[in-house]
Amino acid sequence: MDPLTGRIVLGPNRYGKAENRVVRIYRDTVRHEIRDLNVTSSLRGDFEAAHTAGDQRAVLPTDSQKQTIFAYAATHSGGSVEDYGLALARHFVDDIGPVSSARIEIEDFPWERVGDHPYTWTRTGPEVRTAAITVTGAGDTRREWVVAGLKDLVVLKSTGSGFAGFLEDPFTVLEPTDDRVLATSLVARWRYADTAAAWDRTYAGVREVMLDRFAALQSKALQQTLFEMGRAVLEAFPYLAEIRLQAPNKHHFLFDLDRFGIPNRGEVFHADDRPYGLMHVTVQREDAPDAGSAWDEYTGAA
Ligand SMILES: O=c1[nH]c(=O)c2[nH]c(=O)[nH]c2[nH]1
Repeated sequence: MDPLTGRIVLGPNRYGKAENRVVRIYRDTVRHEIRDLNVTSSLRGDFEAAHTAGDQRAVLPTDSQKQTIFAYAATHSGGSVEDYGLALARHFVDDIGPVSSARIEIEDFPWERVGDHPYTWTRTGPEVRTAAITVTGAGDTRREWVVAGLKDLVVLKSTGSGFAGFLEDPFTVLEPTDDRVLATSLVARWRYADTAAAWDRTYAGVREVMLDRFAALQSKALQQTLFEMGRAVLEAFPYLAEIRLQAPNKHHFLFDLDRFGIPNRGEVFHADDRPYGLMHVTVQREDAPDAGSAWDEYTGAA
């Protein structure tokens, strides 16, 4: 191959402050509330000179982005994380000249009140609520997207799942089964068709529909379960455009107790942590509005 001789230029770039750990206490009454967030900002715009000439005149420091994230926690975080993210993203695009697009990714860590105590909680989990807000352009070219979700929702069913009838090749040793343990740690992200929705109610509803479907479906494969969960969510929430599910098949292998003369009637399993099957499934409406930048590369935080 001939050497490549084209000019070397700056390609796509973005920058921001990753993983701002914001804890907001609401102490308006003696019964306090807590919000525990991990907030990442990521800005796109005309930052050519910063990269090619070391000229910072268009660069809003990532430290200023961090300060903004904390300041807005005082003034804009009373609602849901989606509203807080929208306020931040709109601010960066509308008020900071060189910024043409802003993405805010948020992890919302759940805390549960200890009994009915007014100011003590325990961290629950590992499940985490997520939101990724993208705002681009101004005036007629303004576009906004909200993707909400959850991650690390660990679920298991001890029956009601099988896997059989699969393609076999010379390397296939897997035995078909009509009764196995099905377990996963779910990542789900759903894209709203517009940017005004009942965020908290939808979050709770999507979570419930997904779990109900996981439990109720006689599963022929994790892929089928995921599709059915996604379909049920889109059926229940007509203002969602699509849902993307990512799920490891957390294998539970029946442990061989024959060696000890002990029968194993599907009661003792080895929960193997790797390798694991990994499924990615998108369920979408054919008439969904354009996804635009909604799914732009995640920074990894949310
Ligand atoms: O639900 C499953 N889907 C697969 O694609 C697969 N492959 C496998 O070995 N076990 C399973 N289980």
